[in-house]
Order: sequence, then C-alpha cells, then structure tokens
Amino acid sequence: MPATYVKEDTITDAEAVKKAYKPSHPGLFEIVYAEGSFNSQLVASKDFNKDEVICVIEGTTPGPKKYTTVQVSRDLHIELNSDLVFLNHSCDPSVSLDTDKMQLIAAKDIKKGDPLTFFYPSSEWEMDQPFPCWCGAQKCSKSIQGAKFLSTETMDRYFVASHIAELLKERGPDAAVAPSQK
Ligand SMILES: C[S@@+](CC[C@H](N)C(=O)[O-])C[C@H]1O[C@@H](n2cnc3c(N)ncnc32)[C@H](O)[C@@H]1O
Repeated sequence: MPATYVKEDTITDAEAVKKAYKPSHPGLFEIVYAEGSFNSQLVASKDFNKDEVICVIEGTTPGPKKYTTVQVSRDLHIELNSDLVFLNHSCDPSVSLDTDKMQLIAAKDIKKGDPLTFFYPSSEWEMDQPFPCWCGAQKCSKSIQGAKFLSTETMDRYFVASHIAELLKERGPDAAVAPSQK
C-alpha cells in the first residue's frame, strides 16, 4: 500500500506518479487522477451489490486530525494509508465507511467505473478543513464542515458511526444550526 497521501499539486512530475501507480486494492477500486487540487477520485473496479462489504479497512495509523484522516471515535483520528484516502464526499454517497466494523460497505448498487463516495459527516464531527460541496446531489448540504453543523433531520438520512450517533444524541434534536444547513 502507498504509505502516504501526496497532494497532486506537490508532485513535480504528475505523469510519472500516474505511471508508477499501483492500486492498494487491485480488482476492487482504483484512483482516477484529475488535474488540479483535490479533483481526483476513487472509482469501482467491479460491480458491487448494495450492502456488500467492499473491503476491510486495515493498515491504518493514528494521526492528528487533518483533511486526510477519518474520525473513528470521539478523540481518535486515523490515516487510511491506502487508496481509500481518495474517497470523496457526496451527499448521495455510494458507500458507507463503517468505522465501528472498519469496513467499506456498498450503500447502493455500484457499477464498475462509478465513483466511490461517502458522507464525510458520518464519521467527522467537526472537520479540520471544511469545503463547499460540488457533489450535485438533489439534497446537497452545500457546506461540509462535519456532523456538528448539520441538522438532526439531515443527519437522520444517513448511516452514521456510533461516535457521531452519540454526539448527536447529546446535542439534542433542536440544536441551533445555520439556516442553510437545515
Ligand atoms: C482526502 S481528500 C479526497 C481526495 C481528493 N479529491 C484529491 O483529489 O486529493 C479530501 C478532500 O477532497 C475534496 N473533496 C472531497 N469531496 C468533495 C466534494 N464533494 N466537494 C468538494 N470537495 C471535495 C476536499 O478538498 C477534501 O478536503
């Protein structure tokens, strides 16, 4: 598995990196590189049925909260150390990243070539680097900052990890969130 995530705009010879690329999960998914920062994505290398376990998530290491890490409990963030770091966010996600079972699970039927995306607030309470979402889903939350900033009504539409479910319960259903996030 590639040990570290390298931002494309830090690579001097992006073509050489693409040529040398060896998928960390051959036959399951692979990175499709695109020009510009953060435009690359992970796509399926085969069809998956809804609820199928795509892979077990292994080889992770704890690390400080960053745009590359996944929150796995109230205070633990991990680096994925594999192509999984190229999973983009979508408000209509194709996969669930189950941090309790440490599994990547198909959230819908997926065809070969489809982007693999998960709903980042399903694991992230308060993200290190929020971003405006370009997923284009009908019910897009527009600004992705973490579960803390979304209404309970919105969060109820998604699979969420146990630490996020607990934090939402503690917050209560009527927490004040920005009007654009309701
Ligand atoms: C770990 S990277 C995922 C891979 C990234 N697309 C790349 O090419 O390096 C996470 C970053 O990708 C970008 N990203 C992921 N999903 C996005 C979305 N739906 N809308 C806008 N940016 C997104 C954000 O900049 C986010 O901080």
